[in-house]
Amino acid sequence: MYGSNPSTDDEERTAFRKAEKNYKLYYDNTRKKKQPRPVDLSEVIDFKSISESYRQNGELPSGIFAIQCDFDSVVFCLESHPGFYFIPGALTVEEQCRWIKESLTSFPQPPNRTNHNAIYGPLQDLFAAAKDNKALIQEDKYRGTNISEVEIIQNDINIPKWNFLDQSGALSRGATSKLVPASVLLRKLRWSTLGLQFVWSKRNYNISLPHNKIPDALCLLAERMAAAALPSGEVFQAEAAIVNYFGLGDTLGGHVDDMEKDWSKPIVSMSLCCKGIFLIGGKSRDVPPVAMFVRSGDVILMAGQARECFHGVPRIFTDKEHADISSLELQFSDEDDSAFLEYIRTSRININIRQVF
Ligand SMILES: O=C(O)CCC(=O)C(=O)O
Ligand SMILES: [Fe+2]
Repeated sequence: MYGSNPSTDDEERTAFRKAEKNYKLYYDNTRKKKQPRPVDLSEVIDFKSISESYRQNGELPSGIFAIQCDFDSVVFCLESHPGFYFIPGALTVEEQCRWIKESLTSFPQPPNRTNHNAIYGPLQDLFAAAKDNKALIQEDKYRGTNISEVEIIQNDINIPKWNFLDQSGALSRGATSKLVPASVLLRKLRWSTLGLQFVWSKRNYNISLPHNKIPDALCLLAERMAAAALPSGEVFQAEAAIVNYFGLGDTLGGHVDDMEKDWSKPIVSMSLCCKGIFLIGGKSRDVPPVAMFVRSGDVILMAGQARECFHGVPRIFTDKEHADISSLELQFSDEDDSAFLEYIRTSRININIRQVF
């Protein structure tokens, strides 16, 4: 699902795959330098501009309707996709800042798991280590062994087999062959799982894995957003979340999230940092998907029939013209923290929150 998995010929031929290829980042090699291939974005729905003109004159493009809900933002729906909701600018800049920081500092902390667990076991303080220019070095007693993630889970070996050290210290220990800069690992961070742990290899929740409750503030935020997709009186309970991290060129392939029990409960999906393109298709990959921009602060809800639809993210934009993060940049500049600033300028984060049972 993540990155560029080799796909079969059949997948290549589906309408969903065609759309993914259409929006994906490719480079044209000109004589001078690598240039991103131009993409036709004219078919991509832009809920930010739709929201602006809706607020000004009440007009909406055909196929899109609006519903009012408790909070300030307008909620847009697609006639073609019952159960799909788009809330542009649902999060204030302060809220975006808060969840970006949490996504980088606390969400990847053990017992939460990340894509790095399979290779390195649990890693502490990755973001701080990258900021401090540290590198990961394998502990002597594990060097040369290959303990798989399954063994770590089964034997509950919760001791790190790799540690972050200052690069100079690590070098003096003669560990040049097994040295991984934390900044490289931060760039390669693709997901972390909060609350009930979703196990990617089994595509299911393993409720016996150690886990922390989803932070109360995130539960409340998800509950507030989810209300737009639920009958009044029904309350969303955040039990698990997947945080996706995208660098330029990273994609999330078309998939359906079907491991939760009650599909009338929405998935609450928050976008942070750089703008991306989100595709929502149909119940098969043969249905041509609808494309839309997702910006920092936008929230998508997928409930009911939309829960059964293929969706994915074929593209993010990190260039100044398209990334659309100026208010975020301003906020982080005030805080004088260049590590966050550098990350937000080159990345997209998505937090999607689920009620599992
Ligand atoms: O990144 C996104 O906007 C979508 C994430 C998603 O669909 C997922 O993690 O299941
Ligand atoms: Fe998904």
